[in-house]
Formats: sequence, C-alpha cells, structure tokens
Amino acid sequence: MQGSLWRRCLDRLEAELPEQHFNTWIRPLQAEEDAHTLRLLAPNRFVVDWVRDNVAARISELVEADGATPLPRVILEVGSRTLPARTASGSITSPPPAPRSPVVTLGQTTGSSSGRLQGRDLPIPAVLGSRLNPDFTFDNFVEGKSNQLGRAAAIQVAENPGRAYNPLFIYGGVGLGKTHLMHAVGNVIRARDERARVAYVHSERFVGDMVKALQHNTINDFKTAYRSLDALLIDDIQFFAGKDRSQEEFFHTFNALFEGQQQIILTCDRYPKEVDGLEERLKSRFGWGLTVAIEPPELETCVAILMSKAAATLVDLPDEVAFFIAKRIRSNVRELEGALRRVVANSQFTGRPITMEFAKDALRDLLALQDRLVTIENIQKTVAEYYKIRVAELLSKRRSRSIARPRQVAMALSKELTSHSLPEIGDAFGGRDHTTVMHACKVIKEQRESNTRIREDYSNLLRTLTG
Ligand SMILES: Nc1ncnc2c1ncn2[C@@H]1O[C@H](COP(=O)(O)OP(=O)(O)OP(=O)(O)O)[C@@H](O)[C@H]1O
Repeated sequence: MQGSLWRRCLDRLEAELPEQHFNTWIRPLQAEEDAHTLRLLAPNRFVVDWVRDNVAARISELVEADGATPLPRVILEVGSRTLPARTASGSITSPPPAPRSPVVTLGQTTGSSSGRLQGRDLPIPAVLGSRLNPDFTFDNFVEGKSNQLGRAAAIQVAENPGRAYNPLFIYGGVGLGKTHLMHAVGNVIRARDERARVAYVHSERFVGDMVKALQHNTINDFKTAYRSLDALLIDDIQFFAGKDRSQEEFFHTFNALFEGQQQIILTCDRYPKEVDGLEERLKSRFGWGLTVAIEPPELETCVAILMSKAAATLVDLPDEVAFFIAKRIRSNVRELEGALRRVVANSQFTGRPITMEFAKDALRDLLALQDRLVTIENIQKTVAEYYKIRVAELLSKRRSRSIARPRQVAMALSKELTSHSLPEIGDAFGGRDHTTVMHACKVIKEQRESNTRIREDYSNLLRTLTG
C-alpha cells in the first residue's frame, strides 16, 4: 500500500465525513507514526474532544483494517509536531511553541512579551489599517446553525486572546459575516483593555502599505508596527495569492506574533489549502489554530437576521414580510440587508407601513432581476454541470440514482427559486406529472435534513444560482 498509515486513514475520512467537519477537525491533526504508534497531535483541546467523541472509533477501525502487525496504538493529544529548525535567511530559527489548550490557559491575560509591553504605550501607527467597526458586535450577530461554530470560536478567542485558538481562521462565501465576527473579537479585546493594540487590516491594504514602505525605505517601521500588536485581524487573505513578497513579509509578521502569543485572526473566501498561489508554509501555519467555516444561513436564520436588523432601527417588520424577503434573497446576508434597507427607506419616504404588497412593490426591480436570472433552464444547466451529467439526462426517463437525485434537486430548486407552478415544472422536466415534482420537493426537503452531502450540494447550488 502507498503512503503513510495516516494518509490512508485521511483519504477514507475525507470521503466519509462532511467537508466542513473534515476541514475543521481532521485536517488540523498532525501525525507522528512509527511501527507501534500513530500519534495524532491536535492544535487544541476543542479539537481533541471533538475527534474523540465523533471519529476516534472510526479511526481505530481504519487503523485495524489497514492490517499492520503489530496493531499500532492510536494516541490523540494536544500538541504540535516539532519542526526542524532552519537557518537559511527568511525562515524560522526555532520551532514554534505548541499551540496551547484553552483549558490550560483560561483566565490568563495578554501582554507577556516585554518588548510588546513597551510598545503598547505607543499610538497605533496609521500604517496599521482601519479602525474597528463598533457596529460589529457579538450582541448583534444572529446565531444560526450556519455560523454557530465560528461564533463560538470567536467568543473563545475574544475571551482568551492569543491563547485559545491562534490563529483563528474563518472562511466562507462573501457577505456571510466573517468580517463582522472578526471585528466583534477586536471590540471585546478593546473593551476589556482600552490600551490593547488591535489592528484590522484588509489584506489588499497590507500589500499596498508594504509596497509603499519598500518604496519609501520605511519597511523597518512597517515591521515594528505590526509586531507590536496584541491582535492582528487580516481580512480576505485570498488577496495574498500570487503576491510573493507580501507573503514573505506576512510570514515573518505571523511568526513574530505567533511566538509572542499575540492573537491572529484571518478570514478568507475559501479553505486555506484551496487558495492557489499561497505558499505552503503559510497554508500550514494557518491551520495551527482553529479553522472554521461560515455557511450561507438557512431560511430561519435569514428571517432572524432581518427581524434583528429591523428591531435595531425601530422598524416594524411583519413576520410574513421577513419570510418573503428571506425566501427571495438567498445569496448572502449583505444582499439581505440591502433589500431590507430598500423596503425601510421606501416606507419612511412614503410614510406607508410595511406590508406584503408594499415590500413586493419596493423590491420589484430586484426580484425581476433575480427572476430573469433564475429560469428553470438555467437551473437545469447549473445542476447538470454541478453533478457532471448532461441536461438531456436530467430530462430523460432514466431512473438510476446518479441521475434521479440530481433531477429531484433541480426540481426542488425550480420550485424554490422560480414562480412556476408544479405542472409547469413537470413539463419542463421532460413532461412529468406535477405529483412527481411534489414528491421530488418532499424527498429533497427530507434529505437536506438527514443527508449532509445533499444539504451541501443544495446550498452550493442555491449560492451559485442566486449569487
Ligand atoms: N449572523 C449575522 N447576524 C447579523 N448580521 C450579519 C450576520 N452575518 C452577516 N451579517 C451582516 O452582513 C453584512 C456582511 O457581513 P460581513 O461584511 O461580515 O461579510 P464577510 O463574510 O466578511 O464578506 P466578504 O467576504 O465580502 O468580506 C454585515 O453588515 C454584517 O453585519
């Protein structure tokens, strides 16, 4: 058999577990193997607990099935593989400290490095990005299944900066609340210690400032400024892709902060390993703490977000209108907010109360645009591409699972995203009866609750079609 024992286990686990679980809990594990032991090192207690409770038994089975004699013992603990010290310029000279378990370090405060303590009395130089947005707090961040883990991790980090999960890596599609969570952490850190040096920087800005510093020969000030921080929040790190000099600089900044147990929070539009053009050494460091995904919110969460935003501006938003907006605007929270803003502005401008009719009218252009974009034909094409089958197969009489399931998904999406009736949808799928469409919607609704793969497929497709 090829590769290491852990590599083989990983391949199986990747195929068996939902992607988000695999990325969050399994990928960060580092393995040390010899003939007698498979030692799995987790970045923190949180990961150890989850793996022990959810997949340890499966890992043991896989190890056993691998057939090595004697059977290796599996050990799961918090730790980090010791990296060999490298001396070439631009690389680390001492192994990084193992990330600490939050359990061990609860209650400790930041600010242990003496160099940084002196630095804390200095004002944060302008070079360090933008101000924290005081409107992004945990209080006004609506929790839902889609963001639960990210929110919980961010709260932990806010309470134990530099100690709980370092770095905290939050990834997910646009407009889903990553920046909001990041600022919420920064705001808590600042609220607890007004002298805490917290900087929020968009990665494009980091790149721009670094280029300027190089041009003006002030790169040392640039470095010192970044390294004197208690917490560095870097948004949208996918912008580092392909920018080698910036990555090099960021790599050193990262190491300096990490070794000083200064908190680093990063966001990205995708899982770090999937960012093309990002150096491997950065990708691997990004996984040292905790990596969490933010998914597109489910309908109920969208409604709750709308209600909460309306309440914050003292606007009376009827439930049915909130549901209507949430159902029709499915791409992301930013769009959802935009739609609400438009309805509220129209209501304030005309002095009329927000009713269903009123909301439909206020959003007419937006919805028409969306209707034009989402046609049954478009859905069929997108679904066929997604499942790598042909549209003709979707419309055919074939009933094998590999075709029937995508067909049901496409029918359910057509019901959800267009205003066509069940018979019209049936017609568009090779002249099927409306009861077939109804059945498809029911099956997919159930599957989305019980089957993670279908749930993910469906939400990916929704995002593609409405994004
Ligand atoms: N769960 C939530 N509760 C309340 N507001 C939310 C929630 N999720 C997102 N928002 C709001 O949606 C808007 C977009 O969120 P944010 O800017 O954090 O997105 P993002 O994921 O960082 O997107 P991008 O990748 O485009 O930077 C913000 O106004 C934010 O307050």
